[in-house]
This record gives sequence, C-alpha cells and structure tokens, in this order.
Amino acid sequence: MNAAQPLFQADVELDAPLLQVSGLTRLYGPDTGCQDVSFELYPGEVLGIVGESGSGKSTLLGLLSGRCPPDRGNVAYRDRDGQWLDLYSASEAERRTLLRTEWGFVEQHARDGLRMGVSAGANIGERLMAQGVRHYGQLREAGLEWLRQVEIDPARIDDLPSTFSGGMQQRLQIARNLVSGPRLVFMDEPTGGLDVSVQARLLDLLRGLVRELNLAVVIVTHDLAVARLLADRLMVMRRSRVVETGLTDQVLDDPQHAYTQLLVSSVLQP
Ligand SMILES: Nc1ncnc2c1ncn2[C@@H]1O[C@H](COP(=O)(O)OP(=O)(O)OP(=O)(O)O)[C@@H](O)[C@H]1O
Repeated sequence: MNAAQPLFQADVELDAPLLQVSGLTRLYGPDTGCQDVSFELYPGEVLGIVGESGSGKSTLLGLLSGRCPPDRGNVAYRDRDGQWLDLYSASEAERRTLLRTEWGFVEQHARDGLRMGVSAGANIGERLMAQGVRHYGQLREAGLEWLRQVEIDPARIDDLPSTFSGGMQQRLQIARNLVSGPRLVFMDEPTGGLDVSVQARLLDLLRGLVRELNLAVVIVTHDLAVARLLADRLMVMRRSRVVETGLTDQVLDDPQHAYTQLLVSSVLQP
C-alpha cells in the first residue's frame, strides 16, 4: 500500500478482491482431487461450491484455507492492512495466525471445530485470548453476547458443549469463529447432518450474520437449497474441475452445462 494513503483505505476498498486464486491444483489420481481452479472473491461476497460427492469440494476448501498444500497454483489474500499475502509462501505460523484472526473455519461436524472439554464461554473466548484479550470481564461479556447472537441461552455459558444439542453445538462453533471479527469464513457443509427444522433455523441465523457482519464466505454444500439461500455466486464442480460458475440464480434457474442441468433437475424431481 502507498504510504501516503490513509490507514483505513484497505477496509473501504470494497472493489478490490480479498482472495485471488489461480490454477489451484491438487490431484490424488486422474480427475481425483481438484484442478485448475481460478477465481476472485470480494469483501462481503458468499461463494458456494456445489457438486456431487467426490467432486473435489472439500479438497478445494482445504487448499483455499491453507490446510493442505497444492501441487501447483496460488492463493493470495489481501489482509486488513491492504497487504497481499501469498498463502503458500507464508510460514506455517503466519497461516495459523490468519486462521484464528482474520479467517474462520466452520467444520461440518461441530465437535471437530469445538474444544469439547471446556465450557461454551471458554470456546468463545479462545480466539479473543489469542488476540491478546486477557481481561476476564471482557471475555465473559463477549461470551454472553455471542451466545445471545447465536440464540443460545446465555445461562449455559459455563456448560460443556457436549451437553448441547447438535444444532446448538453448530451455533456455538459459529460464535467461536465470529467473535474475533473475521473477514473471511470457510464453511464445510455447515448444516449437514442436522434435522431439517434445525437446518432452517441455522441457515436463517447464518444468513443474518453474514449480511450484518459483511463477511466473505466460501461455503461447500451439496444442498442446492442451502446454496440458493446463502450464496451470491456458485461454482459447480465435477470430477475435480469447475464446470460452471455464475450468479446463483443464473446457475440454478438457467444452468448452461449439462452436468449442472442434471444436478438441478435431480433436485426438482419428486
Ligand atoms: N487425502 C486423500 N488421499 C487420497 N484421496 C483423496 C484424499 N482426499 C480426497 N481424496 C479423493 O479426492 C476426491 C475428492 O474428494 P473431496 O472430499 O474433495 O470431495 P467432495 O466433493 O468434498 O465430496 P463429499 O461431498 O463426499 O465430501 C475423492 O475421490 C476422494 O476420495
């Protein structure tokens, strides 16, 4: 960033991408994994990755979030200060710091994203502590506030997540991720495995938070209804490749690729 520019410039640069991905590839076998994926993600934008089981969605999410290195390709992230960081040239420590400050990751199974042996309040406070907040009152207050935000009774703050229902655990995982004010959140089937009514409530909550906090999100889902509700833009994957991208309504209402047409029509059929 130019030294003459004001410090807040980066965060109001809404027309500059947050993430630039080019030629991202990791193959486990022919057409198995993910290959040649390129796109840009803008602040506040929700990108849905859809496709059948085994098409490479989770592999791509793992590559984007720095969890597993690519065979080739790049992921560049523009941080809060407006500096571009090349994810795979960065050190392991820098990637870890990103993941607990400016990024979040919501796992499909809440127990993979929570610390089950500590209280709900401690789960929420952990990322704040990692950012240097030490004041007990502040941590407690943030815990109570975020339990309210995700519609969990604040009186449960000292309870272990294992005493929560599946839907509550997922909401706690969301609170744990969002408390530190991330700019970019990765989500892997966040409503998968929950009852339909619980899913609907969680989706409503997620949609509200994403808008309110202007979060950029990359969400993997095989559920086109979830994609329709949350995503601004869709990327359709098949056998490790992206076969179609576009605005969500365009892709779902007027799919161009034969595979997307099949995917959409299979949902519409009774
Ligand atoms: N660590 C690994 N070693 C070998 N093969 C792998 C590995 N991870 C993924 N694969 C293979 O890569 C392909 C893509 O897997 P991936 O989990 O990315 O698909 P997906 O679209 O997320 O599927 P699902 O919706 O079932 O989670 C699959 O054939 C899978 O078996």
